[in-house]
Amino acid sequence: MSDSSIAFIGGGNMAHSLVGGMIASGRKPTSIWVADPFVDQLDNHRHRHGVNVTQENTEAAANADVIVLAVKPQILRDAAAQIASIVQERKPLMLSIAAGLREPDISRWLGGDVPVVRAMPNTPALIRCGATVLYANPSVTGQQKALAEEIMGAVGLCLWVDEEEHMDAVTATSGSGPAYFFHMMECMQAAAEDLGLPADVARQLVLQTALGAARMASEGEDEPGTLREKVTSPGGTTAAALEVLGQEDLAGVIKKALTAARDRSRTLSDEFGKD
Ligand SMILES: NC(=O)c1ccc[n+]([C@@H]2O[C@H](COP(=O)([O-])OP(=O)(O)OC[C@H]3O[C@@H](n4cnc5c(N)ncnc54)[C@H](O)[C@@H]3O)[C@@H](O)[C@H]2O)c1
Ligand code: PRO
Repeated sequence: MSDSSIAFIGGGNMAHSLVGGMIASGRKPTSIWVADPFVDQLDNHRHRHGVNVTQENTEAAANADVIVLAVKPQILRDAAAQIASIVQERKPLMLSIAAGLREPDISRWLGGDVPVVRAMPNTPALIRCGATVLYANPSVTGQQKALAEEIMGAVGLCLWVDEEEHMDAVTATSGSGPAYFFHMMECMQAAAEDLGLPADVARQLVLQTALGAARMASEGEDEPGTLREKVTSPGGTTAAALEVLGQEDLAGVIKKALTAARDRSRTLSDEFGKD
């Protein structure tokens, strides 16, 4: 782990996940600054993670090697304007995790000609089980690419794409993805309770089954389709359930959902990326 200093502009949900994951991976809390206008949010960071906190974005950004833009897309333009002069003086690596917003807009808001990496992480970064995709603009040096990869790689899988356009589909798949699996867990737990299982039994069974299935799919040799077939006895219980999922076109529903997320990512940049 390098001794670079990192400033988070915005200390919300995703900043908590990333900061928690980075510290768990060995980064020194004193190398991290978090800026947020809300004192409660900052207190939470200080108590949970022991990092430096401030209400002033400029104070956090002043000496950082990497500045993570972790505010909502609607806010990013104003937050960027507040630190643009510092960024122009020192040209630190800018890492934007905002959904949708495109690199040329972010660079322009920061005064132009700035090394910008767009990153799309997800909340399991908190337990170092995240999935992040990175895209770099041409101003990013090889050393800065390595630094971005070190930071995000410390909290889980880290992949690069060469085309910025892919970031919308990435957001729909892994950025929002944890919510789809959490929703599946909610639905299964509710259904199991409707079938008469006590709530705590239903909860434990659903969570352990999700964990077991995810681990088998990611750690074993077999593809998910093969693993599904191995659970499904001809004429048995799983076949009865999968038949319903097919009749209800679960695959089509999931495709529609990811397409809606991809399209929303695109419109976010049209809505908030203008001058
Ligand atoms: N939550 C996720 O799963 C997730 C995943 C990937 C990417 N993202 C992206 O991360 C960004 C943050 O999302 P989040 O879920 O953490 O949102 P959030 O609302 O939890 O956090 C945003 C934080 O920014 C603070 N803030 C508001 N105005 C500010 C300003 N001017 N300067 C500094 N801080 C300011 C808010 O007080 C809040 O604490 C978004 O752009 C989102 O698209 C989120
Ligand atoms: N959370 C953000 C959103 O819902 C971006 C991906 C996950 O917009």
